[in-house]
Amino acid sequence: MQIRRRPPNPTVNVDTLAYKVIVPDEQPQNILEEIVWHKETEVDLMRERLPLIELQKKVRETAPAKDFFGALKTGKTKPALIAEVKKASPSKGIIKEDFDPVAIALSYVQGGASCLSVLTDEKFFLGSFDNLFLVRQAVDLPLLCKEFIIYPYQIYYARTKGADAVLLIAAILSDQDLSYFVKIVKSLGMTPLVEVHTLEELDRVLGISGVNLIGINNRNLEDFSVDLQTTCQLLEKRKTEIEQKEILIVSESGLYSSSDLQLVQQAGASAVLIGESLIKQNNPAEAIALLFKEL
Ligand SMILES: O=C(O)c1ccccc1NCC(=O)[C@H](O)[C@H](O)COP(=O)(O)O
Repeated sequence: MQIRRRPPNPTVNVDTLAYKVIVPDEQPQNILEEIVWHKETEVDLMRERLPLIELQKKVRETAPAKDFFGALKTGKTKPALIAEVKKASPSKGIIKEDFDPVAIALSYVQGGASCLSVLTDEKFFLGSFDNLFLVRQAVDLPLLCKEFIIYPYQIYYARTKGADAVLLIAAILSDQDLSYFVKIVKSLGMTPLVEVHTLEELDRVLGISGVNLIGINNRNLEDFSVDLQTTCQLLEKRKTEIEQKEILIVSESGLYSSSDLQLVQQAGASAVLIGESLIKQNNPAEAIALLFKEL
């Protein structure tokens, strides 16, 4: 997928030449573009409220990051679970009306999740960095900040709110930015989870050094269709290279049943990222037990 970017705020140093930059009054072509264009404005406001230099000072005062990658490596017989705290999404609207992020996170811990993912995007997912911080206060598991990261500022911000890992989406970042962001994430002691959806994106990411955790999103973010064969087909094509590089694969989105988990595990996924199918249940801990029982 080719994402077009708007011209950034002139004070921001970003590699815009690697993106096709469009004039501000054009309409976004898909949801990812819409989210990214809104993010530009959002991050400008965040910088105005808290300049980068002060944010970096806060980072130095934050407790060290937990080992997100290490927590996933333990999954040998069953895939490790990254359970997602998610109130709403562009594809499904509101998923959980009476949404209590901390109660959900505690239930995920009780159910045996290895790590948690917390949506922080406010406009499209009704998430927040406050939710991330609240969950950080309540649980000890490593946390992924599920955000649409287009500037290093957001990586530092996520760290101050307790994130141990951040999502980097290949479809919205140039190779140069991906490589730079991976280095920043690691310099803060965090894990980068680099997300792909196509073979082209996977090949780009396999060429970037320092990547050891790749998420294969089964959801096409242009039309929201979900196909678990995305994980299977990409792994079938690049399994040898992935194994040689000792990269762990997370299968993301659209996982609802034990047979879904079996399918992606047999294809070579070491972990799964699940949101909707757990969030919708009254007792997420029981839902996890049921999902993993037959594995
Ligand atoms: O979920 C969406 O509708 C969506 C739309 C646009 C960009 C990203 C989107 N989802 C992010 C995710 O990766 C999922 O929240 C995550 O993989 C969990 O998926 P699910 O188990 O299907 O809730």
